[in-house]
Amino acid sequence: MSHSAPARPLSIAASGPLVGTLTVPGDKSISHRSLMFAGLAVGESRISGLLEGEDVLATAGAMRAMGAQVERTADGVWQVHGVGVGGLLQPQVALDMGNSGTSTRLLMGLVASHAITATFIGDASLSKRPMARVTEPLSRMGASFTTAPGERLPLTMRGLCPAVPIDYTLPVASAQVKSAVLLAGLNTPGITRVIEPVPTRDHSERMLRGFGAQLTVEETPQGRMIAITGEAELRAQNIEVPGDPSSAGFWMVAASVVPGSDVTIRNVLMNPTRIGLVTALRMMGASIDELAQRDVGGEPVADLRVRHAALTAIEVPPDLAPSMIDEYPILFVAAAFARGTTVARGAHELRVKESDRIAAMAAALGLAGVRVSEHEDGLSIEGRDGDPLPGTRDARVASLLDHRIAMSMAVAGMHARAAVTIDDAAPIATSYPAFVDTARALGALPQWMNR
Ligand SMILES: O=C(O)C1=C[C@@H](OP(=O)(O)O)[C@@H](O)[C@H](O)C1
Ligand SMILES: C=C(OP(=O)(O)O)C(=O)O
Repeated sequence: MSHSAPARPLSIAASGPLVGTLTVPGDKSISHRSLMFAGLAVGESRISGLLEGEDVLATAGAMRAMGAQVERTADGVWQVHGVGVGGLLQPQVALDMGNSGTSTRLLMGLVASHAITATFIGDASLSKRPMARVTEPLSRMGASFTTAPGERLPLTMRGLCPAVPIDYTLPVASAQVKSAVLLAGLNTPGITRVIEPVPTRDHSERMLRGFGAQLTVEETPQGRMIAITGEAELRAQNIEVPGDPSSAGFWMVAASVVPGSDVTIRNVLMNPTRIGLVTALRMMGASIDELAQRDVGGEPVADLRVRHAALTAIEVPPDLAPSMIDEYPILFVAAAFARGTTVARGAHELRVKESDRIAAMAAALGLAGVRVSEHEDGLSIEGRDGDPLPGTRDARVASLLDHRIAMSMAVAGMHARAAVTIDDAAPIATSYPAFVDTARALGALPQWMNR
């Protein structure tokens, strides 16, 4: 599952308007959590619409290695027979997390309050990402760690049972850190509390409640306080995973920037902690209509109709960062076609994703002919007022094992004079295996190239 696989260059050039109706794969955050919570519940859960990307498959493999029965019964339909909270078994092999930060950090939370030892390994990208943000609170709860230098993978941890409940204020706006502590709290006697000064995606809270955990959320002067009562019992659930707004973001921007486009994206999760990109694009003048608003499994969902529109540069409000953190690369592409200079600051976290997304996008857009200046916490991008990008000509964008860089630059190619070529688009399979097929169905012409 790791990207030691051969590189797959992809080239894409303008091909006219994008038109059609599409569905995006299941939300990645909810897919990971569905497998983890179902794997800890008593009884058999059924999950439909699961994202079958490499990241989520890494979570499935790890839950299996720790005793849960996890089976795929049809396309996107999975059955999970859980071990019960406290029932995780000692894995007999190292847990291969591939490229997935969410799998790694959330599963570390689960292991922390079980009396088992687990080794986490990952690909070259994941092995560079910081884990101190989770080893620090989980150590306070009693877990112990041996890590590669700089608190990185490979990492071996020993959980403690019973673990010690803590009150923890997040030092960084991270749903992964919040979730790791709450998941450790599931099997910890007493009440574990997390305070988040800045709200981050709340799927763990919503779903844990749905599975029957005693979990409260309260607004305090310090921020949102989430309290979970430990030695919880989770009950099996039927889960319908809504479409991933992060994956939908590529089509929102593609349809906005390619002249003549008119695209409807069905069944998109519209959780307020996830739709910062929709807010930012609307500020830029995008035409995004929300149709058929409804509720799916306790989450708001809508179909989005997006039509081409002239975009105007904005100063991106830094407080949108947590609700569009994974969408900055594609927002930067939208900015490249806007009128005026877009400035995005306050997004330091982009430096520690699958790649350094600030540096990666500065380099990629620069190579494709866009004038960009890099800040420590963001980018300024001179928009081309609707003109196509020059393209990368004989050069190739470095995707740096980062699916979002590869997909964002593929979208940039859909309105470029010469092709945009990406050195390796294989990482797209971590979160959106059908991306290239969907691009073709909408009328784009992505081409796999020989190395
Ligand atoms: O909790 C989650 O499912 C995620 C949280 C975010 O990470 P951080 O918590 O590191 O911001 C996001 O970037 C990631 O894709 C998924
Ligand atoms: C940051 C991401 O994922 P993860 O942290 O799970 O690797 C992402 O999907 O953009």
